[in-house]
Amino acid sequence: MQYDVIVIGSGPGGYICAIRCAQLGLKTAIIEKYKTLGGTCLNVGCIPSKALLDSSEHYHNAAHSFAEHGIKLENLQVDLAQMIARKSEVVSQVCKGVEFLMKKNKIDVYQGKGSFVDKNTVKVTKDSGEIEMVTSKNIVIATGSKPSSLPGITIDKQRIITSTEALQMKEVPKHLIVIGAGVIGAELGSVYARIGAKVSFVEYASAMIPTMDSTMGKELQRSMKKLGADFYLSHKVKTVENTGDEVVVTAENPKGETVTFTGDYCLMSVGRRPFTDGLALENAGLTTDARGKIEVDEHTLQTKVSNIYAIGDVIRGAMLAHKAEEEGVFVAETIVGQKPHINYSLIPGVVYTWPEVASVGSTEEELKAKGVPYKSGSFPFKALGRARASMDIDGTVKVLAHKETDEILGAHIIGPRAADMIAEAVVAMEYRASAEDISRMSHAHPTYTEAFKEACLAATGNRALNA
Ligand SMILES: Cc1cc2nc3c(=O)[nH]c(=O)nc-3n(C[C@H](O)[C@H](O)[C@H](O)COP(=O)(O)OP(=O)(O)OC[C@H]3O[C@@H](n4cnc5c(N)ncnc54)[C@H](O)[C@@H]3O)c2cc1C
Ligand SMILES: NC(=O)c1ccc[n+]([C@@H]2O[C@H](COP(=O)([O-])OP(=O)(O)OC[C@H]3O[C@@H](n4cnc5c(N)ncnc54)[C@H](O)[C@@H]3O)[C@@H](O)[C@H]2O)c1
Repeated sequence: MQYDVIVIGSGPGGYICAIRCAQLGLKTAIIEKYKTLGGTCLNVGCIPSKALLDSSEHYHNAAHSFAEHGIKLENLQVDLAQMIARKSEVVSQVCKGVEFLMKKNKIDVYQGKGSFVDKNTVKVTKDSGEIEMVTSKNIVIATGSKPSSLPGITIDKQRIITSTEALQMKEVPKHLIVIGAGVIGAELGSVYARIGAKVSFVEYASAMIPTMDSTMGKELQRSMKKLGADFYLSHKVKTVENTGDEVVVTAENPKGETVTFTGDYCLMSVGRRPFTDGLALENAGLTTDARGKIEVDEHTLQTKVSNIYAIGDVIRGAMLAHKAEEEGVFVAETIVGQKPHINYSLIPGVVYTWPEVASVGSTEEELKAKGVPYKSGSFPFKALGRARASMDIDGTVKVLAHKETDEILGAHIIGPRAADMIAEAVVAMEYRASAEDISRMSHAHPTYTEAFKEACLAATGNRALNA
């Protein structure tokens, strides 16, 4: 079969790219090695983790705040098997949704592992061993990423696990040792801390979520401590061993001493690596860089072989579903000769803990390092009527604006519904709004978004109206 576009990989980058290609009139096929479509995000990433985050948060609230709301419960219990079953049902629904979208857009789906034969031909090897050849004018590599580990540490998927296994546990860990207090560690660590596990974070950096604005990490650590989590920051993990019923972790503490942690499970969440295994890139004249990423042209996302594009986790940049989606649309529109644009500096980052953390633009540390003159305005959720009503008073909004022009340069929110609130900052910054612009716009009362308005007001140097 001859196509205009073949997409390899059906994650949010790949399936969105295929849909946009089909919408633009291109004859399109998608190849996926797994039986279900949707990639990491739908199967073992964004969606299942959010399903468990929501279930565990409901339990936590039932146990800790319902009584104050005047709701009495007796015999409250965690039914982990049901939590996992509900998560699997959600995953199944969203994956079927992608299957439906492929049919609706008349995209041919090939189930099997794709590997290059040459720059226009891909061999699809099905699970049965059957082989099919497909050819295309353009090929988009959207093969995503896999969890990484540390040198000498083998993930056995029994006691030394990744996010994938943590999404299908058969028991609540007694003591979960989380290596890496980044996004996955924070999210899945909170799931199990909320439903009764002792959680210890062993993190190399001096703060959790270290790539975000430092205020966010400090506040998140404070709220995670309320869940009973322990933090071992500035600790370099050396070994992890499964001893049968236990897992033993050794790390070097800031004094250079070796410390040992014993738990029943160890979650390795030290980042993800681009996945290109089995693609036979060399047959198409392609290689990866030293970090395993496929190199692309910054302006077109073309690889060095001009009819082959790459998007999502397999290339440089944030490993985020919405970034992959933007790139999928970008490539489809580029192929038909349009001139699309992605504003990489305004891709928001969210951690779905509770309180949630959401960020867009520059951090305070980045502005300092670049010598950009800035001013900062903050507003705590505890001063907000809406937050008092819901008992969600932890967290703050921090707005960074240019000292002279007042343009908003960064927005960092930790608090209730921060994930949704950040969209206002993205729109404001895309239109290059000033902090004063936002502070003069009406925000419905009582809403959490008033905190963003108040933080903007504080950034302008005016006094907050509600604190
Ligand atoms: C636990 C977890 C939670 C996450 N939560 C979020 C979140 O809340 N928000 C967010 O933005 N991001 C989140 N992410 C990150 C997000 O999942 C990824 O950024 C996103 O899935 C990347 O999309 P992609 O299309 O590049 O690749 P992927 O989603 O990884 O999809 C790649 C697909 O390609 C297939 N494939 C690979 N090689 C071949 C081959 N040779 N032939 C055929 N098929 C192949 C794979 O099987 C896979 O289905 C999370 C990740 C994890 C692990
Ligand atoms: N909500 C979301 O958007 C979301 C959720 C989950 C995953 N993801 C994506 O998945 C990717 C992987 O997530 P992740 O949490 O594994 O990576 P991450 O990069 O967020 O965090 C990894 C953490 O491990 C630490 N670390 C590295 N080496 C270490 C060592 N030797 N000892 C101790 N700690 C060490 C790092 O300092 C860092 O804090 C991320 O890029 C993220 O964007 C996104």
